[in-house]
Amino acid sequence: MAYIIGEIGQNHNGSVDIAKLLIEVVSRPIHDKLFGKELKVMDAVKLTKRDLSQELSASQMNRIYDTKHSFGKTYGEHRAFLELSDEEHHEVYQYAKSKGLDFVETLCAVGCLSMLKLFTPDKLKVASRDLTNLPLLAALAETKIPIILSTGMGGREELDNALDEITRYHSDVSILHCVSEYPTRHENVNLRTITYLQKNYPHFKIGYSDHTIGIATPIAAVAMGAKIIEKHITLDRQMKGTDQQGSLAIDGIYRMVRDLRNLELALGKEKMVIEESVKVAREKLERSIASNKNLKAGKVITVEDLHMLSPGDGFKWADKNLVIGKKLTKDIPKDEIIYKEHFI
Ligand SMILES: C=C(OP(=O)(O)O)C(=O)O
Repeated sequence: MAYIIGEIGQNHNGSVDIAKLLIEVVSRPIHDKLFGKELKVMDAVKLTKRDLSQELSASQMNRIYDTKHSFGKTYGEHRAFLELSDEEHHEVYQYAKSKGLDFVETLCAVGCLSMLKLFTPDKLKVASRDLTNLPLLAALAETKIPIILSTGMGGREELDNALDEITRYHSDVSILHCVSEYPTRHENVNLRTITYLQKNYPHFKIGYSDHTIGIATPIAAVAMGAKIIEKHITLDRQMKGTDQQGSLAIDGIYRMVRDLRNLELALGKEKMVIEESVKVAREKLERSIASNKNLKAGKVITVEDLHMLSPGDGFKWADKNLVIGKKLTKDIPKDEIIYKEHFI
C-alpha cells in the first residue's frame, strides 16, 4: 500500500493549534459507506523547518510584502511569522505520534538540524529546491534517518549527484517525482516519469509529490506503482495563506484516500483469473448449448439442432462435440438447455 504523507507545510499559519487540528482530522479513520469498512487516512504528516538566516538574499528578505496572504510587512517578517520554533515542531511531532501517525520533517538548511537534539523524525524530506544542495544532503544523510528526496526542479544529473552524496552515508532513500509548478497543470505532470524512475532507479522506492489541484493525479500515480504520495492538506481552502487554496481540505483528503485505497484493491492480479465472485453471474448469464427446435427422444443431435442461450450451467460451444452425435433419451422442447442427462 502506498504511504500517504499529508504535507502541512506552512498551512498551520504559524499556529501549533492549527497544525494539531489538522493532525487530529487526518488521524481519524474514515468509514467507507459503500464498502462498510474503516480506512486509515494518512500514514504521516509533514512539517517544514527553515533557518531564515540561511534562506534568502537580504534584498529578498527586506522587500515589502503587501498581499492579502502576508503575515508581515516585509517578506522576511512574513516568513518569520510562519516559522515554528524547534520546540513547537517537537510538540507537533509528539502530537502526531500520539495519534498514531509518522512524522516527516523537511529541513531546509544545515542550521535546522539543531531540532534533531529534541526528537528524531521518522523520515527527513529534501524539498525539490534542495536537490542540488549537496552540503545539506550530506548533513541530513549523516544522521542516518531515512530520506525522501523530491525532484521537482531537477533532472537525471541532479538526481544522480544527490544520490551519490546521500549513499555515501546510507541508502534508505526514496525518490519522489514532482513538478515544482504551483499548481501544476496536468499537461506538465508527466506521470510517466514515475515509470522512468522505477526502471532507472530500481533499488529505491519511487513515489510522487503532487501539486495539482484535485485528486485524480495522485490516484493515477498509485496506479503507476508510486509507493509514496505526498499531498498538501489544509483545514479550509479559503484560509489566509498562499498554499491553502492549492491544498486538499478534509472532504478532498477523505475522497483521495478512499479512492486511492479502492484503486489499490482494484489493481489486483496481472494474469486473467475467473474470480469466485464471478461464478454466480457466470452461471446465470453465460451461454449454454440449447435446442433451436423441438427435438424428439431418439433423435441423434446435429449442429443444425443447436444454438446458444442462457443460463450458463450447460455445455459451452467449445464442447459441442460432447453433444453432437449423441442420441436424446427424452423430448427436448425448442429453446431449452441440453444437459448431460438428456442423451446417451
Ligand atoms: C517543498 C517541499 O517538497 P516538494 O519539492 O516535494 O514539493 C517540501 O518538502 O517542503
